[in-house]
Amino acid sequence: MARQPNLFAFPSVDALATTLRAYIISCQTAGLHRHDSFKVAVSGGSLPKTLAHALLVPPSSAEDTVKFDKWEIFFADERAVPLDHEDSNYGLLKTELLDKIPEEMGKPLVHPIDVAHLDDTQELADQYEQLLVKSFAQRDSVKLPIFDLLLLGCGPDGHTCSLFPGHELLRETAAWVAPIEDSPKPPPKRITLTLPVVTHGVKIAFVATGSGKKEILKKIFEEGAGLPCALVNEGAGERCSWFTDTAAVEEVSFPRRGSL
Ligand SMILES: O=C(O)[C@H](O)[C@@H](O)[C@H](O)[C@H](O)COP(=O)(O)O
Repeated sequence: MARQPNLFAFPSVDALATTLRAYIISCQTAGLHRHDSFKVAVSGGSLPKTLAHALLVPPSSAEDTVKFDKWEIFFADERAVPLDHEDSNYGLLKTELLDKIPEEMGKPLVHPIDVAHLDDTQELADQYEQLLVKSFAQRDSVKLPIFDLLLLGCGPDGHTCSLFPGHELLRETAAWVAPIEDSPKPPPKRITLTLPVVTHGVKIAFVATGSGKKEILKKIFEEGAGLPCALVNEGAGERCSWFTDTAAVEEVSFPRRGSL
């Protein structure tokens, strides 16, 4: 049973945000202990808004402090568009979270894509991989970058990052960051962390809320079916935690937890 992911279900997004905050802060503490910074990868969708909800409230104690000046934020996936484009995950994070961080909470170091390479997604991916190589260089002889935390969403089809069901990218084992030119969800051109990088994170957290997720969550937890989110569950086991609301897990019989 030790290899199973954790499934947390909360009655409201408010309750979810409180526990998600405590979880993120425990990952932050571990990251600071390991290398005096907190290396996080984030995806798009509704996640940045939920993060703002969880993180931008005053701390209840010294231990409860979000130390944004120690954060290094990377993108789990990004669309090949300018940073101020409405499809940009960076743009979304900026509007929903970064621009709202009060000065006294500190400023994270954020790593957007290099927009000089928007016309060449292979180069865009390679450049982002080089950024990871530099950033994770001190990490002994590791063959993969090990994020302290990856914060991910789950699409209604079971995709996560820009790893889509049945796509050949799911079999990528060499690259850390890969291009995709035929994303079934627009826009088609993107880059994404690959499955080995995602599953090697110290911790991986999914945030999935609302009744629109109930069918796919049932499938992920009860059938697996090779869905990208299920592959992350299988690869990461107990290092993976799902933060959901009751509407999203209504049909899931997998054992749930209410607290960390
Ligand atoms: O580029 C994408 O396709 C999104 O970033 C995607 O990975 C997102 O995280 C999920 O679709 C969940 O989206 P919601 O959180 O909005 O349900």
